[in-house]
Amino acid sequence: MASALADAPKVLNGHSDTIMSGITNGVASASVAATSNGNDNANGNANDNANDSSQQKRPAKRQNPGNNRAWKQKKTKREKNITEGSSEDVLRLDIEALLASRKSQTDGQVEVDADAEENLPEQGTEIEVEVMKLSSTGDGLAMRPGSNWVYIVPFTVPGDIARVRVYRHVHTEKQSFADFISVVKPSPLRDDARIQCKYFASCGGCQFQMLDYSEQLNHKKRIVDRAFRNFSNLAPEVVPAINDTIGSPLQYGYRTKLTPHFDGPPGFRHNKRGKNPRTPFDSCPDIGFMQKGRRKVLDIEDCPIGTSAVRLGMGRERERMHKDFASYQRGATILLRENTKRLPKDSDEIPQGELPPCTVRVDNEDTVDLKTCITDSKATTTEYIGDYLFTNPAGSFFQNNNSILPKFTQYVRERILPPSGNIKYLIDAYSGSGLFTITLASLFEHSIGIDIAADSIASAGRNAALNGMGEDRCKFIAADAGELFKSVSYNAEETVVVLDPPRKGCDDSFLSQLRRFGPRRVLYVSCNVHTQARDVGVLVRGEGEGERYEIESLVGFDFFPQTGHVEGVAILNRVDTKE
Ligand SMILES: C[S@@+](CC[C@H](N)C(=O)[O-])C[C@H]1O[C@@H](n2cnc3c(N)ncnc32)[C@H](O)[C@@H]1O
Repeated sequence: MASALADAPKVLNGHSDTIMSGITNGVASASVAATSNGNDNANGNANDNANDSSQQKRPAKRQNPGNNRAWKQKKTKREKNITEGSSEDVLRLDIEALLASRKSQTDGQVEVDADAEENLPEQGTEIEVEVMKLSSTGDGLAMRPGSNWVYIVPFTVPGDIARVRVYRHVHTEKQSFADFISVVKPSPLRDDARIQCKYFASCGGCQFQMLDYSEQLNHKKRIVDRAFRNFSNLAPEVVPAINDTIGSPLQYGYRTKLTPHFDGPPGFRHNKRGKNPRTPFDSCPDIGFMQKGRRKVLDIEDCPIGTSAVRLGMGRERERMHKDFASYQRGATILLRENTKRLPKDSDEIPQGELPPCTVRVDNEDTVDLKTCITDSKATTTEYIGDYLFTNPAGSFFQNNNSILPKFTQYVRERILPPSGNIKYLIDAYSGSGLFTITLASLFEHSIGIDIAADSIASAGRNAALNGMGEDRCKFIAADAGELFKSVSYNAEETVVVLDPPRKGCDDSFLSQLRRFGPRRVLYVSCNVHTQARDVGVLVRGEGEGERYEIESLVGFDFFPQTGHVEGVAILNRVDTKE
């Protein structure tokens, strides 16, 4: 499982310990690696009254000064590496399925506008559309009567009649992208009283605040289902029915990490190339998340999906930036990460009167947690999952919905062992700082975790010790996951593997080696169910040398409520066991 923040941004500047991401020369560099964490690849548009759908207004024109070319969302390096399961692929297949279902519903008699292209609204014009379906990208797929042209509209749900502004036609795909302007007639699924953020439908971080939570979970089940239909390349009969999505205990206030950012002053791109002398900001820049569909930061004062400590930290950092902006010459990303100090109830360290600034107190049965917000990416953060304790450099990857982790790790623990067989060993591939190795180690004689990030592996070793596990119980290797198979001495018959790769999934070489090793059971966790489905397809088809697997179960976990993201868990068993 991952968020796009899996790759820790690179540090730091000596200019301010609160600013991170590609910073050089003591000056914060241009932001901003858009990330897939359900918040950071945010986009959107200004919206003064997001709690009333009829009032949801967007600016009259796309803000694209001096440039009429349609702007296409820039992909992160990570997204470019995804060759299958990209959002373009996902959208294309969802649109094909929508058109096919319309055709079958009308016995192939869908009235198609033969002149659709000639009748297309000019880019920039406003039209009314009916939303037919939610894509797995989180966008509404909308149509106009008598036409088979599809309009991709964010912040809408099936059944909405929406006013939208078309901004880009993709003639080869018979589709157009449009900005959401307002709801003309709301879908029964929509209730804008549910929206808790004034930036909703402006900021691109959340897509679903208008939806009932149970409907969000249903949609995420459909995302997993479609991913396995479209990307696994498996016959439907070998893919089991998807289990109901497991919800997050917190649907707001859950994110333990946020990374708002700001762009550099005008001309900063030239400055980046060293062509012009650097010019400082003459006023505080907008600090927040990307607007939907625009390469522009939306100024955001508060983000209600952040935890209380992170929200307080956001306020504090904004205040600091309003004083310090003149000392920055480039854009940067601000790290906000929750840190927990757990103290016995009778500890003298628990403040008696007022809490220190930006501190949140949480009372547990026997302990008190004091939660603060850390901004130095090298500082160590601590968090608890039940009684397990994890430390990490604040800038390194760790799951960022703590509220769901006890449920999630318990789910994995209850299912990691196959129903029969003598299993002694665990391999935790893409282990990060040891989440699975440590929460599962007591079930095994020995465990190995491997991760390419040396700082995460250093944390994993420390975390194992903090949780009472010595090297006799587990070891961690800092290397590419494929290196594992050169040194592993476990008997495959007695071994299970957890996989939790980044969004791009596993590479072919890793999957081939895994199949040749042939562990009894594989539990595959992923923040990108499309690449997960692709990789599971490889293991299940079992072409060429190595073992073949069958799918026992598939489920989504809702690590990112209000957003279109879902974490998939696939459990696979080796076929033709060697017993
Ligand atoms: C989604 S995170 C999972 C981390 C951990 N399982 C957890 O839940 O905290 C993916 C991890 O894959 C690691 N990674 C990325 N590419 C890798 C590779 N080629 N080999 C090994 N690890 C890799 C990243 O450093 C990151 O820690």
